[in-house]
Amino acid sequence: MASTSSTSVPTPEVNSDDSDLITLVSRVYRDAWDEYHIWSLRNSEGTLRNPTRSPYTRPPPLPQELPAESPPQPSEISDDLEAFTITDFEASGSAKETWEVSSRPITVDKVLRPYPPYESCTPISRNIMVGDDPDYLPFMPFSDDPSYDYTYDVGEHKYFAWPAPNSDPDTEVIAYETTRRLVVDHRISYEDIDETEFLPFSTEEIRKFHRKRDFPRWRDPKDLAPLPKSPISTTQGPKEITNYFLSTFCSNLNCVTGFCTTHLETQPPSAVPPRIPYSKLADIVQEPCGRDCFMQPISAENSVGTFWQRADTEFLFSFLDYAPDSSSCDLAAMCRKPCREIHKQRAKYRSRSATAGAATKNGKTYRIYHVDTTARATPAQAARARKTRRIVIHGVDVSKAVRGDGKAAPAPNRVQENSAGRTSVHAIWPTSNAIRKFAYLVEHDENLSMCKNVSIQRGYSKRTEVRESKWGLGLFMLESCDEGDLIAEYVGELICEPTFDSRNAHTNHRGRSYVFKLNPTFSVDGANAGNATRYINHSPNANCGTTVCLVNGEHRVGIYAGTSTPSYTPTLFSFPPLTADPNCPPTATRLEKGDELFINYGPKFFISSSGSPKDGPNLPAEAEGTSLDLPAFVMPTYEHASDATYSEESDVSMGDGSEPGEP
Ligand SMILES: C[S@@+](CC[C@H](N)C(=O)[O-])C[C@H]1O[C@@H](n2cnc3c(N)ncnc32)[C@H](O)[C@@H]1O
Repeated sequence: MASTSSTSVPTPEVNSDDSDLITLVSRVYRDAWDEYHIWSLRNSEGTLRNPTRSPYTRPPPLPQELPAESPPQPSEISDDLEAFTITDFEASGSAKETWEVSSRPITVDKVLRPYPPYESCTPISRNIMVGDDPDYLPFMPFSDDPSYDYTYDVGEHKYFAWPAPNSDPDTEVIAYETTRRLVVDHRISYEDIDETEFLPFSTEEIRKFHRKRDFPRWRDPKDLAPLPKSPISTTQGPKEITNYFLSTFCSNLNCVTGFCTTHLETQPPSAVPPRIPYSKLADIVQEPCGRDCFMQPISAENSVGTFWQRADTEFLFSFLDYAPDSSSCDLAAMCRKPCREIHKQRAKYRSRSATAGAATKNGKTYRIYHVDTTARATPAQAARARKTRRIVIHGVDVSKAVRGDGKAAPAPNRVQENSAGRTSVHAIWPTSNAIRKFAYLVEHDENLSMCKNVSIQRGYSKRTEVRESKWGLGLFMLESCDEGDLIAEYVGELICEPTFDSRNAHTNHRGRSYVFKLNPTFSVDGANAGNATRYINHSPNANCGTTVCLVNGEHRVGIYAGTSTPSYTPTLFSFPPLTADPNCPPTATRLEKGDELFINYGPKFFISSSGSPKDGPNLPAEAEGTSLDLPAFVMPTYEHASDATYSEESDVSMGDGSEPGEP
């Protein structure tokens, strides 16, 4: 609801020297502010009026509708049971009909026990970066539990979330709209707006709001392509002129409109390799374009040639750079030259394009060739070809780049004698497609899909359910699965050591820890946000293993079926270590539907009665049945996982013969 206090705009202290700009910024800010609050007031009024709307009245029944069930007769009501009186009212409020309904007894055989209290956990599918705790406490943990000593959190944090210096979200919207108006309507630069220091945020911060709140992006006049200068300077060559005209078309393929003012992405035009071989160009001509068409036999009338200036050739070649498969007849019309001559010049273009491009790598300049790796050279071509040519691959044939077994084949960096007599032939598929094909193979090849990183990346998880187990809740399989299959990723908040320490009292109070040691810097805490894997209990005879995989540069924890998966220790992490139940059930290697999942939490999770962390839950008898009781104080042992082994990155690399990383 709009508050009256928020309708007053802060008045700046105006300095007479720069008052013009400040006056403008202040006026636009005030307008945006007023408009917002008029809207906000109306919106709040509408919301408040909603509950007072007249109640829904049932329309009269349609003729074919069955008559309503007649109320039960008093004889049907048993005297032993409690009865309810039901009254049907008219729309006017007067009682229409009243009858009695007896209650029906339902006997529950099982004793229903109240469920143990559980604090909620935000469901997430990917880890959330938290890092170090902020100074403020977002909410009071266990606020409805009087046995929790909140003074601990008061000491750990500077503020609670409510007095923390947070900006008013309404002000963000108003400042955003003010900046939009100043930039787009008044053409004021961001620097000038910042200099006034009038708005409560810098324009840099304001521009971030659109991403945060998903506002449509506004068009900054600076992003607009310059309008064409007319006439175009004649000192520019045909290539520059063509480039210039091409660049005036929108590069968004759904638009391709000249001087588009809608799309912001602009990309300079890039040359494309030809797809139609020179020898097949005649196939795209339906009818000869005239007497001078290259399809016509040479006669006395068309045998006289024209003079080609350098600019003419350049003009033709510029077209061919961007539209190499154009018909010679069309090009003849554009270049105003006889079609036959155009066709002849194309042969020159082909040999030139084989050597035209250049790329610089490690300080050396390489020529760029389009290489058709499937092309076989004829003996004559092979004889003409130089022994080897260094090439920079633009595109490769996927059948060569991806071997039958799905592994990346090394891309050639030299064209060998006899293997490529033709120097300028097109690539069949661009490299990006080869990678896509590779990903497809990985996905569909059983052996390759065992790659742990890929299964985490693609979320190949199994169906599971959370139910009551011996130690609170547990996770159970809803389908059988084989050894090595990914059950799911263990997700949660990524926290650093100080945050882990500051949450110790919560773990202590809860009696359960959900922290998984990920790497020397981060742990994954599934206590406040996580998925079903946080309910997997501990057993020394675990039927699942955990692996920390490096997926696209991020460490992620996968839980895999079977014991062959190496478990990195410490897996789960608890401070102080908790007490384990010695009676953990034996588990089988293959997981069947209905089986409970277990992982080995590692040596630091549980504690022996002597007060030192112990490997596994081989505890003295008195510990039995006290799994949620807190053990004696133990110094935190936040171990550095320098001894842990992490898997390699799964990024597919093409061309160097390397294989995707296997953990
Ligand atoms: C990651 S949680 C597992 C899910 C937990 N059972 C729940 O209900 O939220 C880890 C906690 O489960 C309990 N737990 C799991 N396995 C146990 C075992 N073998 N013996 C005793 N307690 C266990 C401990 O309280 C431990 O801190």
